[in-house]
Amino acid sequence: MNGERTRGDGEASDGDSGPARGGDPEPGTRDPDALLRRAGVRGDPNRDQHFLVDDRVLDRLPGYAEEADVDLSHVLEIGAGTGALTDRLLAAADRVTAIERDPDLARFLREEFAAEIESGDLTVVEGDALEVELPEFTASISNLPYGPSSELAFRLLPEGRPLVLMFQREFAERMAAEPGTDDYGRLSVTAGHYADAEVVEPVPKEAFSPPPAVQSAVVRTTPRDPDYEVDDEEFFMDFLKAVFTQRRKTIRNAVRNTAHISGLGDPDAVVDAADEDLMSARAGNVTPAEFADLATLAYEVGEPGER
Ligand SMILES: C[S@@+](CC[C@H](N)C(=O)[O-])C[C@H]1O[C@@H](n2cnc3c(N)ncnc32)[C@H](O)[C@@H]1O
Repeated sequence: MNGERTRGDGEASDGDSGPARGGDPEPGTRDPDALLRRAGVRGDPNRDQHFLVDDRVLDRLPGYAEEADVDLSHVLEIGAGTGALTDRLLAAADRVTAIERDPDLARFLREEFAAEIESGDLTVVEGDALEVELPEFTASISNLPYGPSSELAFRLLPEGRPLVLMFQREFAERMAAEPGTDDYGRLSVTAGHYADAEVVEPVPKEAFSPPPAVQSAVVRTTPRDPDYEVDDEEFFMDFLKAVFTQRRKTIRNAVRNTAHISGLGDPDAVVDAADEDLMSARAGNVTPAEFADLATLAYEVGEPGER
C-alpha cells in the first residue's frame, strides 16, 4: 500500500518522487499527483481524461485480480493516462501493455517509464484502443475512458480473459444485474454471455482529477461459457437488442414490433410457436437461458434475414 492519502487532505507532498529527482522509482511507488505535475496535464474531460488520484483505489485495483487468483503474467491496460495505474500494475504483473490514444500522454509514458520499457516489463502502444491490434494478454485492469467504455468492454469480453474495469457506476450496475431487478437489461444479458460480472467497489468522483460528472464503480468479470447454447451469436445479440427496446411491453408485442431490428421476416410465427407464459412476460424478467431458447426458436421459425 502507498499510504492512506486521499484527495483533498492537503498532503500532496512527494511531488519530487520519480525520475525528476534522479534515479528510477520502484514500480508501485509513484505519486499520482506528482505524475500529473510531471506530465504537465490537467485532464481534458472532452477527451475522456479523468485521472485516478486516490492512492487507495489505485492500490486496490490490481488486488481485485490477485484475490481472484488471476494470471497476471501479461496485463493489458487501456487508457494509461499519466501512468498512475500503470505503475501499480508493473508492481503486480510480470509484464504490462498500456494503450494510450493521446500523443502527449503516450510520449510522457515513454519518458516516465523508460527503465521499465527498456527492461521489457512495459510496452506503450500509442493509438485508439478500439482500433489497435490487441496483444495476447492474460488479464486487463483498466480505468477505461467512459465515452467508448461499452465498445471497449465488448472488445475485451469475447477475449475470454478476467477483467477489472472502472466504469460509470450506472453502467457497472447494469452490467452485473440479475433478472427481475431494475438494472437488469440488454447489457446484463450480453455481458453475462461471456462472463460473470460483479461490482467490487463504488468509486466517488473525488477519486479523480478532474472529477467526472457521475459516480464510478469497479467491475470484475470472470470468463465462463454461458449455461445455454445459441446457434447464431450475432442473431442472438440483435434479438436481445430488439426486444429490450420495448422492455415495458410483453415479449409477444416486443417480438412483433421490432422485426426491423431483429431482422425477423415472420415474427408472428415465433409468437405462435413460443411458450404462452414467456410471451406474456416482460424482458426485465426473462432469464438469459430463456432468451437463448427463444432466440433459437426465432432463428428456426421466424425467417431471419437481412439486418
Ligand atoms: C479515465 S482516464 C484514465 C487514465 C489513467 N489510467 C488513470 O487511471 O489515471 C482514460 C484515459 O484513456 C485515454 N483514452 C481516451 N480514449 C481512448 C481510446 N479510444 N483509446 C485509448 N486511450 C483512450 C485518455 O487520453 C485517458 O488518458
